[in-house]
Amino acid sequence: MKNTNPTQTDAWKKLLRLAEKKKDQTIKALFEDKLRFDKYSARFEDILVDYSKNRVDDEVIQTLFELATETDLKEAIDSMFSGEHINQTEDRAVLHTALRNRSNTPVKVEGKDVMPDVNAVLAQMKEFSDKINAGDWKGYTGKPIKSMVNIGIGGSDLGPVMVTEALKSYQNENLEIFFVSNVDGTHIAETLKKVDPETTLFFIASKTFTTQETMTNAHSARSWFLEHAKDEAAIAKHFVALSTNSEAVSAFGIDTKNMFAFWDWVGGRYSLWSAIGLPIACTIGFDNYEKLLEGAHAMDKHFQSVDFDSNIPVILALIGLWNTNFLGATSEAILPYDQYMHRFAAYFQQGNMESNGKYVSRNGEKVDYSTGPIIWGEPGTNGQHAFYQLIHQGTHLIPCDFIAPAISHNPVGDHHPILMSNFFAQTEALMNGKSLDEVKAELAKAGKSEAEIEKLAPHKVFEGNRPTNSILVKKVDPFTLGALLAMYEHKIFTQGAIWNIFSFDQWGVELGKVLAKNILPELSGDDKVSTHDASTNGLINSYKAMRKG
Ligand SMILES: O=P(O)(O)OC[C@H]1O[C@H](O)[C@H](O)[C@@H](O)[C@@H]1O
Repeated sequence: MKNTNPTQTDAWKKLLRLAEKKKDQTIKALFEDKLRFDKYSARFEDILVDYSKNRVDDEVIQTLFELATETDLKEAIDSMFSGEHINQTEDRAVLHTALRNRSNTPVKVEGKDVMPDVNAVLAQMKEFSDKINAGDWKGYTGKPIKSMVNIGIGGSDLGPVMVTEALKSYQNENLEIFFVSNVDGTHIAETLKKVDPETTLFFIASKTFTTQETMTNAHSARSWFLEHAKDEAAIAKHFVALSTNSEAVSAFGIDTKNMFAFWDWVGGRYSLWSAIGLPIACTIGFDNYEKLLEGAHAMDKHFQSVDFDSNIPVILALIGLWNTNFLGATSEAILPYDQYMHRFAAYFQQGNMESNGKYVSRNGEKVDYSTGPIIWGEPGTNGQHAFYQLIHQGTHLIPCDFIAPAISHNPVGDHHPILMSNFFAQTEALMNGKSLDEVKAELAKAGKSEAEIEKLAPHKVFEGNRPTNSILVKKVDPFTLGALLAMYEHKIFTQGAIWNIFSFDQWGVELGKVLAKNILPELSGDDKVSTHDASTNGLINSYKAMRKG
């Protein structure tokens, strides 16, 4: 991967000039071009991506493509897919794409094709998930598994929880799945109240198998289980490990024949395609899990082979970059109009913010431009009644992705048309806004006096011109979800490549973890703590006093 400061490219400098020159341009006015929707929307399988409601015109878009070319994006994409160690600070390849490489073409890491190992674990996952689904995997008293508990955090939690929720309508009705991530004892305690040790399977999901939260929860689950089963031999029927660390798995007491492996070239936040996806395969069946992989693979091929001007992840990345670096946006909202997708924004909070939340460039210097935005969001229409006020009339520019299915899994009465009317209305309102004249005319029509109109009107004006993408899918099915996830992953990759940062490490989460380990022993005993700053000492000592008193 080249090491280019994007701000030094001709394209970046031109984009700065264009942003200034076009600052009064409105999206509404850009729609005088009757072909705008056709030009600025793209289809991929059952997905339509409409990016026409952005503050971009042909000149801006072309210059953004030039930026991608000048920063050697194509070379970066090829480096990732070909297994180069692009995660340089951890000296690792980045190959989640190999996990879903349904074409099965060789993918080499240090000269060795990884596909045989990938396929072997997939075969192991199929065999296991088929048994769970058929009720053939029996617990220590001979009963089939009914409940599954995934114990993991971060990438070992968010992917499986998001996908099993998004594809809930594909779930085997004889099985329930729970997720325990938080080290707060409440999470495991409340979950264990709902399950029966005789019919529960625990997935201990941790790439490293050293994560404090996961190991603490796993040990509590193990103790709870043994209180009931009273026989260590029963663990083999109720605990499986999803990990890269076989030594730590054995040390925990899980037989490595019940371990599903993956490799250091799978980043935690990109791991739902690996053994970490086993709870997904067990919940929705292996065939559906395979379709998820197929959808992602189809998007991988698109990203790898299609020219930038029709490459959906590249286009979305460049528009996001325009909003961030040239229009001043600092966050992006992801707003799925699909209740099943309620964890989608949370999932890409990690995907995006852990990947591109970096202020150090690939040459080790502090960047002087913005990198990854803050990602947030909730499903529509709930968000509308909570935070859309700020999106419509606040002082921040919040570019939004609206995502919705044309066909609902639950066609109850007229719910879906009502939901969709809101989906369409929001992006229209955010673009067009409502002018002072329109507001005044409306108030006059409602019989308000001149004085009332003058007083009220400014509060009811919507400036509009707020950028959105609309992503309309036929149905949220496994293939489409897989493609959507890969689309966002590659958007993140593209932005990281252009921002010249390392998107596949996460050193920023380390410091807090280390300090917590130092503090833990200080919390026991009555001694006053004085090793920290006054605030931290004061807090710790107050905590101790509160527990005594
Ligand atoms: O899977 P694990 O090794 O337990 O890691 C779980 C999570 O912990 C870390 O703090 C990382 O920031 C995440 O990227 C990772 O997904």
